Amino acid sequence: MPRDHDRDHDCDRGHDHGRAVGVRNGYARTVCASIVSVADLTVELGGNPVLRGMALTVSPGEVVAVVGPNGSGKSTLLRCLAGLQPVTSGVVRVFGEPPADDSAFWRRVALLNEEPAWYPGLTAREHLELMGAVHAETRMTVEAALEVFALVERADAAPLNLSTGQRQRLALASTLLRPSTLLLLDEPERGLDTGFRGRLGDLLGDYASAGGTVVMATHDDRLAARARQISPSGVAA
Ligand SMILES: Nc1ncnc2c1ncn2[C@@H]1O[C@H](COP(=O)(O)OP(=O)(O)OP(=O)(O)O)[C@@H](O)[C@H]1O
Repeated sequence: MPRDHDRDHDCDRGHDHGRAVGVRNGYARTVCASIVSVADLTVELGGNPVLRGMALTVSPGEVVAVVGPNGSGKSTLLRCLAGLQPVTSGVVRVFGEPPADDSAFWRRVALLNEEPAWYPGLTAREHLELMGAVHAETRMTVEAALEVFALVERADAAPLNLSTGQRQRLALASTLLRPSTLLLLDEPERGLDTGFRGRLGDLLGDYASAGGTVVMATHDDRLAARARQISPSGVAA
């Protein structure tokens, strides 16, 4: 789980998005006023404007659902926040900095968009173990992740031998097992049954209650209803 200690250091002092909130152990604590800050964002793809002058601010501990019809720009926005989509104009800040596809950024940000590339020959459990092995601390143990994501009985199966929903649960387990303070999720409900979609809503609520921040694109009305809803134009939906 994200700890206060981590949050205290998620923003460097000296950036104007941070504010000192007190003194502890002789050091002024600074917390982010916003985790995500987008202003006047325009993205053109293939010569067509997909996002037009969008504004968005996301505070620590918020769950934000980007909602809208197919093709409205939800995935494009998430890709901008992940630093994977060059912007045409405007400003995108994540933790007070332009998102950069580098290790410092990905230590704090966990992204789930397309289906991950599964390693041939590794089981579901081994995929989670691999994720655990590359991070000094994880948010949960592999066994806990298998329990939470209802994969215990299929733990020794290769991902490609899982059902679509089971593979999505494995992808989510991987994303939520690793440490992060910002989750960027593109249609996390994809392939999940109704019961597990409700469970996912609980898990994202727990993540935010522990100080994490979630921005997701979703077509699931119930998942969206538990979040602050915005459209890719940036207005409340
Ligand atoms: N590489 C590209 N080149 C040109 N246009 C693109 C490209 N990628 C996406 N688009 C277009 O940009 C628009 C926004 O796409 P985007 O994937 O962000 O929509 P979305 O809201 O996530 O849709 P969905 O609900 O179907 O996932 C669409 O009209 C899409 O056709």
